[in-house]
Amino acid sequence: MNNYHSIPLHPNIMTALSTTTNFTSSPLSSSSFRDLVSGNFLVRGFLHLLEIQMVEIFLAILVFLIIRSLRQRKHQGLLNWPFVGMLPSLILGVRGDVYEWISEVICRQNGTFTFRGPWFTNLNCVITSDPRNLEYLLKTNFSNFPKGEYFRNTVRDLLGDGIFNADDKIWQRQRKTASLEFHSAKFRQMTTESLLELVHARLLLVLEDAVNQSVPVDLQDILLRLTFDNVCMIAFGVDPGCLRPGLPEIPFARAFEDATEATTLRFVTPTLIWKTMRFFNLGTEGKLIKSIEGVDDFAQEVIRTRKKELSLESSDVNKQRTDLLTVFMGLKDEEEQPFSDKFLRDICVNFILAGRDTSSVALSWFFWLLNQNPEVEQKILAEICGIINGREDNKEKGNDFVLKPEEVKKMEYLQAALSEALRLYPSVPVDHKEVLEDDKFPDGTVVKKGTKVVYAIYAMGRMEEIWGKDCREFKPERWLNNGRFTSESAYKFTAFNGGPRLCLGKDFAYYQMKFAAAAILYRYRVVVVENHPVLPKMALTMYMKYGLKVKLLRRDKSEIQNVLSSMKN
Ligand code: HEM
Repeated sequence: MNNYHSIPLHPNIMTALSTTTNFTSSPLSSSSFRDLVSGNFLVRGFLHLLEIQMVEIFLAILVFLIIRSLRQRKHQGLLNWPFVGMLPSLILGVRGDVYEWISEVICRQNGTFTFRGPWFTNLNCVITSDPRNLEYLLKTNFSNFPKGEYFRNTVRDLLGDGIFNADDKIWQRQRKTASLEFHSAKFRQMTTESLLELVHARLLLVLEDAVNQSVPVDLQDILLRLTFDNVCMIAFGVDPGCLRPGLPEIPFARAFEDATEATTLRFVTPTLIWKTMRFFNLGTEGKLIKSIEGVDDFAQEVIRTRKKELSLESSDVNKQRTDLLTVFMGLKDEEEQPFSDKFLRDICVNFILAGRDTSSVALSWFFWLLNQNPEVEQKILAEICGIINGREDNKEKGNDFVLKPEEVKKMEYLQAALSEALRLYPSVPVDHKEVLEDDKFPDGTVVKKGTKVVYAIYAMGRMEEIWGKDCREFKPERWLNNGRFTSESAYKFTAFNGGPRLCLGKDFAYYQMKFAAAAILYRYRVVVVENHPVLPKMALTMYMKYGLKVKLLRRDKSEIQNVLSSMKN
């Protein structure tokens, strides 16, 4: 036997072999003979042996992999199990808040670690929050870190070739045109007017209604409706009407929401599985196909109507309209041909995705933080009162006051408070790039071609190395220098991304958030309903999982008078 085995044998193997030996040394019974003739007995014995050896080999491999995982833990901070990778650490560690978990691990690992997902999934990636690495991948070696094929293939059904999903020339062309548009005076005027209309003729009416009825409202839902209507006006030049009284469900908004959710799910589903589901029109993939149809129907109808309007010779619409759709309709592609309807649809859908939720979730976290920091709320109120008080015309000082663009710009404390909210709760908590060619980060991490790199924006706001010991406190003052707002490097404060792909809507987003926040705060105290759970949702945008249930209390004149007189003292 030892000829065959150089290691001591398992007792089960000994039994199996001795059974075989006994059989050969004893006279053959008729049934054993039949077994032997048919080969069953020998085959069974052989298979049994093989089975036992397989178990041994499997156990040996398992032990080897566990030892290897324990060794890797030293370098990567987490246990890397066979088959399931680091998923158990993620599941055990997360306890409801994946962003906090990433922050903890990344702080232990000095800013960068490699996450290994289960085998055959797409979850392997390098996660970093080191500002030096961010500057390198977002700016210094920008061309080596595109969005990449994996991202593009995952979101293509919804986003097509729009700015969010494009690299290289297709991205450059859209970026250049949209950037010119975003910085034009005509565009600024259009966005200011549409926001004014939405806040004063819609938002405040909905809130006033809730005050009169004395019912709590989900402020996050209301703000999401506000920014959805606003960005549709910017992209399509059409108001879908989500923020109308009664808060109706709008099919286009519903379809957009469903399509985004189902697309996000693809990032945690093995590619082969979601592609098979798509092929058979199953589950979330079936829902995705349907919701994309809803988005496309809406887009096609708007494009068709706009083309008709623009073709009417008497129409002056071309000169009046400054929405992105009309601007891109007036341009030509590289072959001097007008852009296809599909490409026009992609451009608009991408802008809606970019500007739809980011400002509203930031405002939701901002109002929640104010609830816990009433002294900050008082300072913002003082800033608003200071502006109104400084007006020359007494008529403009009433409760129905409307902030002017130059006044919004002057509100530096409010800008600091919003930046502080975005530092702690960035609307895009993690973002990602792909490595084009083998490279090395400034912190020494080697990244191979095809690696996915995730930059943990949420974790960055909680790093002592970047923001100091008080990094978890809400302190707008850290953004002020002699009372003036001072911006931070985009590679430390990455809420708006950085480098050539810096958020195109950043200035507008600040304007929008300041305008809406000031209009609400001047009129109402926003009180979060007691025991309402506030947790981030696991999604590409940092929604509050259960919304933000608040009670609105009308501020009375005496409160404003108190603020004003305390300012005089
Ligand atoms: C608080 C509000 C906002 C935040 C925190 C924010 C954040 C970001 C971030 C992190 C990116 C990079 C995404 C990526 O490349 O993966 C981005 C890109 C972009 N954002 Fe914003 N955004 C905000 C509001 C807006 C608004 C209101 C608009 C438009 C109306 C907008 C338009 C865009 C566009 C077009 C891009 C793509 C830029 C490019 O790839 O070249 N954003 N934004």
